[in-house]
Amino acid sequence: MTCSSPILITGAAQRLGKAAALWFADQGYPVIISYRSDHHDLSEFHQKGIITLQADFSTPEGISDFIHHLKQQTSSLRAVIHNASDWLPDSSDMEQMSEGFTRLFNIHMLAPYLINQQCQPLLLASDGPRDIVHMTDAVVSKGSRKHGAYVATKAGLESLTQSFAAMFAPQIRVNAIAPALIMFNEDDDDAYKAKALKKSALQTEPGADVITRTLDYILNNPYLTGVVIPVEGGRSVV
Ligand SMILES: NC(=O)C1=CN([C@@H]2O[C@H](COP(=O)(O)OP(=O)(O)OC[C@H]3O[C@@H](n4cnc5c(N)ncnc54)[C@H](OP(=O)(O)O)[C@@H]3O)[C@@H](O)[C@H]2O)C=CC1
Ligand SMILES: Nc1nc2c(c(=O)[nH]1)N=C([C@H](O)[C@@H](O)CO)CN2
Repeated sequence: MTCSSPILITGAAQRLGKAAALWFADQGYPVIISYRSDHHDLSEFHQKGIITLQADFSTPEGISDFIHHLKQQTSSLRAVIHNASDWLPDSSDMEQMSEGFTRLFNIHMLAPYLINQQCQPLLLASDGPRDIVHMTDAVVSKGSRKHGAYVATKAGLESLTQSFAAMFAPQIRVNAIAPALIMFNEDDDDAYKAKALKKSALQTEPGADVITRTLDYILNNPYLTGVVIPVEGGRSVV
């Protein structure tokens, strides 16, 4: 598959976003990623011709700055995948509570909201199918005792999926993927892993490929818009 307009994946310097960025580049798509932290070794991206843009979406200014730099890099886009996310636990400290919620609102809701609106002309400038995909979370319908602000802002992103699908149809399709337990984090201990695995029917940690496959399915299905695709190992039937 080759396409002249790039796929943008935010927060893709590691884990699920990185796997998707490298796979799409191997399929012949031009790819642009955003990253926040400077510790990443970006050489693998650069070897594949992937453009890497630094961005911190925790403030409106950071979001606007990214959009400005993105528009300097490309005049069209095949797809925008909103993957950037901070899995920030709730705080018991009042000040941190407020700062944390605002931060998660900016990353998970304001950034996709502003980037979608500002990138609509770039998507329309691309021939052929155009897609926006929001990475939400399968836990949205249940809530969370420890990540209430994270899940609430992911719920907002899920709602924006339907709104943008209605706003942008029929030229641009807008869908979401709602994952759960795709890839553990390095600091997850065995007790946490065992407890987490019991929450799904399939009781496995599948890895990033199940998300990459779902992205490929969405980008190649002309009849999907406004839908949220759970990728959660049967969590809802446990
Ligand atoms: N992993 C899983 O099992 C699950 C994942 N998901 C969702 O799937 C997506 C990918 O998950 P995963 O790969 O684990 O995500 P990560 O936790 O690895 O986060 C992805 C990237 O988001 C970036 N990011 C964090 N804060 C900011 C910020 N303020 N501004 C810009 N970028 C930021 C980070 O950049 P940097 O590293 O450069 O700081 C990070 O690399 C996420 O949206 C996540 O919520 C949902 C449920 C389960
Ligand atoms: N930004 C992130 N969001 C989420 C992560 C993550 O690592 N980064 N991980 C999860 C977990 O899989 C959780 O669903 C079970 O451990 C959720 N969201």
